[in-house]
Amino acid sequence: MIEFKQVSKTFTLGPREVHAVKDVTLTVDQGDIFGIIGFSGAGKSTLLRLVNLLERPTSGRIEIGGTDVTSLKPKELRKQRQNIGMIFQNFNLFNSRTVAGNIAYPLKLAGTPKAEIGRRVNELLQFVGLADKAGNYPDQLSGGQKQRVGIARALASNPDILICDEATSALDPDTTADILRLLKKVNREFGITILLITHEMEVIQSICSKVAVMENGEVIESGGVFDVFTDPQHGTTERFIRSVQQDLPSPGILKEWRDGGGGRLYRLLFKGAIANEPVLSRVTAKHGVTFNIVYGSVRELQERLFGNLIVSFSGDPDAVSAAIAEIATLTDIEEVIELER
Ligand SMILES: Nc1ncnc2c1ncn2[C@@H]1O[C@H](COP(=O)(O)OP(=O)(O)OP(=O)(O)O)[C@@H](O)[C@H]1O
Repeated sequence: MIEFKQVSKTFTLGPREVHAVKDVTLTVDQGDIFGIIGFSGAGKSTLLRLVNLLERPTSGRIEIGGTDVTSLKPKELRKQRQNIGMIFQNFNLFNSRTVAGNIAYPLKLAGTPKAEIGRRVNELLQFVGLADKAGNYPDQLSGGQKQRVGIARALASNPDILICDEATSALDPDTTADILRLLKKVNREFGITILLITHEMEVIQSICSKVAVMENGEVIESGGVFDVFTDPQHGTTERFIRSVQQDLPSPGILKEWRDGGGGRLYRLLFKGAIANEPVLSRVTAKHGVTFNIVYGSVRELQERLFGNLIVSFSGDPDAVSAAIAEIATLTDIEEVIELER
């Protein structure tokens, strides 16, 4: 478990103070895949550097497994660092060492016996699917393969925590998906807690169980990925979500609909089990109203269904109002007119 308790980090640049992280309180439970998302300059990297003890907080505490890591002595700090693996956007491999040499490096530093290093390196090469590349140099590998080496190296000393600093940002979409699958396997098979930072909502959507959104050094929203995606509380969070989920027809289509005399549009959100139920058809039939689905999607998030429908209703105005009122008791419904942006 990683706990940030009112953590702040301020850099002083001559007369200027930069509040990179401001009063962050956050708990990453053991076994979580926890994503921190934010635009450039939000403070994500600084927060990560605080966890892997490359920076000290200006105020507040960071506890890992109940230990206040900000007060550790140098020897204890070195030990704690071995418990935290890290992978990077630019892989940070040693070009002069082979793949096996890169993976062996942290074990050599820790004084692990040679035979044990050989055994562990082979095991890790198998795990990341690079058994045939042991003798290759990083320059002879693709970006995805380099990141696999990075992951193997980060796992070498059996850490409890893996920190990922924009680990897929330099990769194409297919390779990104491969690496994310591998990270999921790391989490599932070894129970390793993963803390990652990213500016890509796809990454959060595909592997994270929890998410925190950072802006100007602060955590402006955090929670389970399903809850945050289906009920964002902050405009910035909505912008990130919209980058992966288009929940409204484009303005051009909306205009066409209105110009063509289309009626009022409503957005319905269905979450979890209710997405399986025919709420719309049941309620409209009861009130003698008909509906037209103009736009919509049902997707799976964290193994739960999440539906988003844009519909229009026709029929007697009072019956339509009654149907909408009844739907509102069962799920979220909003008129689209206020949602156009
Ligand atoms: N060592 C430092 N000295 C001074 N200012 C710093 C230092 N490190 C970070 N900052 C500042 O702190 C703020 C947060 O930076 P940080 O790199 O943590 O953000 P980020 O969300 O990771 O952005 P990016 O994705 O661009 O790396 C920025 O204004 C940055 O300029």
